[in-house]
Amino acid sequence: MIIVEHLAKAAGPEQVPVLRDVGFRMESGEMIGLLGASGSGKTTLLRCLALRDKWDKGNFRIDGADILGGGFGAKRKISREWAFLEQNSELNKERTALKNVLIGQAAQTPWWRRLTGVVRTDDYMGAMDELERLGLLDKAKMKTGQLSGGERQRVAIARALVHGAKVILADEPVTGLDPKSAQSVLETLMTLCKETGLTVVAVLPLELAEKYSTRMWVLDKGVIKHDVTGRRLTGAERAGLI
Ligand SMILES: Nc1ncnc2c1ncn2[C@@H]1O[C@H](COP(=O)(O)OP(=O)(O)OP(=O)(O)O)[C@@H](O)[C@H]1O
Repeated sequence: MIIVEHLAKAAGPEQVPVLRDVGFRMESGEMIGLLGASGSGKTTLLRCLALRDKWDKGNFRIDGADILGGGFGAKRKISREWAFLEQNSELNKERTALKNVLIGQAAQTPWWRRLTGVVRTDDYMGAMDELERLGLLDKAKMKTGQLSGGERQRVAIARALVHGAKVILADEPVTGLDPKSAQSVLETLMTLCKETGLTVVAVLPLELAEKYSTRMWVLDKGVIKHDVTGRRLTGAERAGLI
């Protein structure tokens, strides 16, 4: 169980409040669509959860462990088990899909292997397994610069999974993709949530959030104004989103 309480964050030289009092409980296997008007704080929320941005206030617990007050070990849990997929995922376009996925293992790889570039057979097999699971086995040896946007997103997901991600925070993972690629990325995430207990929080357009997520959060003025499970948003809940 992941519990966030009273998360507050201000940004910029004027320290304008962006997140005022965000709170939620989240279980493993949930796929959450994060919605909100432009500037409502969606990216900031994801960045705070990934500990890329410092929290001004709040409590963050995972299975009872205090993440913010728990020192290096607790924060390391986030860096090891939570992946943040940014709007333009940081893949190296000159490298193959396989190499990009293997980079995901760098954190678990001893320094001398990183230095010598020697890849363990089980690392290689693990990377190939993830690429296969994401339907990319035949693209493993292609440079990611030659792949479609949807395929690149799936490489980024494979890299996160090989890294051991239990939670994926994805900022607009399907923006700029054609409908078929967007569908394939979201179906992949949905299946992983159902079958492996992966938890996803993704900034999505409303119609895709309603189709693919199990739960939706509507951010407004720095709080989660609506937290909806198992149904579409009502007219009042979607006001201001589109
Ligand atoms: N480093 C910063 N300095 C100044 N203002 C910031 C900073 N980071 C975020 N903000 C402000 O906080 C607000 C929320 O930004 P954020 O990027 O989280 O919104 P968003 O909901 O993701 O927006 P969009 O849908 O347009 O991407 C915006 O008004 C933004 O200008």
